[in-house]
Amino acid sequence: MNVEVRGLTKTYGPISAVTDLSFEAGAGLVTGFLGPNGAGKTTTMRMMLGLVAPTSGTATFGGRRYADLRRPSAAVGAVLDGAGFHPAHTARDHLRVYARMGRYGMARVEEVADLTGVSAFAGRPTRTLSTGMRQRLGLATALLGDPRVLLLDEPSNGLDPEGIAWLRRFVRELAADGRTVLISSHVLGEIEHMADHVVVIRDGRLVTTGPISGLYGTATVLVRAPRADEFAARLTASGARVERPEPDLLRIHGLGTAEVAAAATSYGIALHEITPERPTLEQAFLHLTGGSR
Ligand SMILES: Nc1ncnc2c1ncn2[C@@H]1O[C@H](COP(=O)(O)OP(=O)(O)OP(=O)(O)O)[C@@H](O)[C@H]1O
Repeated sequence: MNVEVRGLTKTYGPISAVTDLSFEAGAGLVTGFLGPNGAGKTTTMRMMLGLVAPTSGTATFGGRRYADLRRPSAAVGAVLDGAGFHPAHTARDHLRVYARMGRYGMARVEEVADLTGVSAFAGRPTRTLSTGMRQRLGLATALLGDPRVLLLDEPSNGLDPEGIAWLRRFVRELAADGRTVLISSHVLGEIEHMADHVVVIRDGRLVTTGPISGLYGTATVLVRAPRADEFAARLTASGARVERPEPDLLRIHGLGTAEVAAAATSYGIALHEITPERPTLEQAFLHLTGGSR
């Protein structure tokens, strides 16, 4: 089931939380929804679920708005911040209440509890649960209706490294089964190994969208050479772009390490160091979202 967001806009008085935002999330893919704090991720997800009325624009699931879906909780599962657990209910009670509301049957409660690791603390009152346990309980609740679409708002929050590794595998499996997963984060590293596509927003506006690999900048090669002058001149003459951060250090754009080494050999120039440089995904992300409030 494809998710389409078209021209979503939300203003709160003078504050523009989200402005003319459009993107798609496809079935069988994990789409990372990225942006710094306050970028508008939660507001967007709330609008998608009909919890906040958009000022304008639409969000549809398989062509229908959330409110028009026949059984919304069986089509779209969501884990948003502050999932509202009754403090005195145990985790299992919580799942049972939601299973009853959705008419999913008690066997499904045990299934989702097992799937998400909630079984390990199912008998504990929700007020005693850690943030990571709450995340798992929220996920279990969202999965009760076996939905085709999952909207997860910052699901890594409060998870320990083991929990994050588990979440990564879990989310990948959900997508491998053909589900559509939209997962928000303000830290690119968290979803780097989970997401196929990314939607990056800043100040409520789309910055970029596409395959995650597209976020990487182009690679460069750093070389240290005693005859840097001559090497730079030769490379420039052959059409490469060359920077010279230090007298004996060159940064070469547009050639790989093998090509740079071959060029040096053919010109009879000794190289003392040759290092491929690639901006990390985090650097690329900071670059894209820099200059936000
Ligand atoms: N009910 C509201 N009234 C006024 N302003 C709001 C309201 N809800 C959100 N905002 C503002 O809209 C902007 C976007 O907030 P939102 O919570 O959607 O961002 P976010 O990307 O989810 O941030 P975070 O990563 O911190 O959760 C912020 O400037 C926020 O202060």
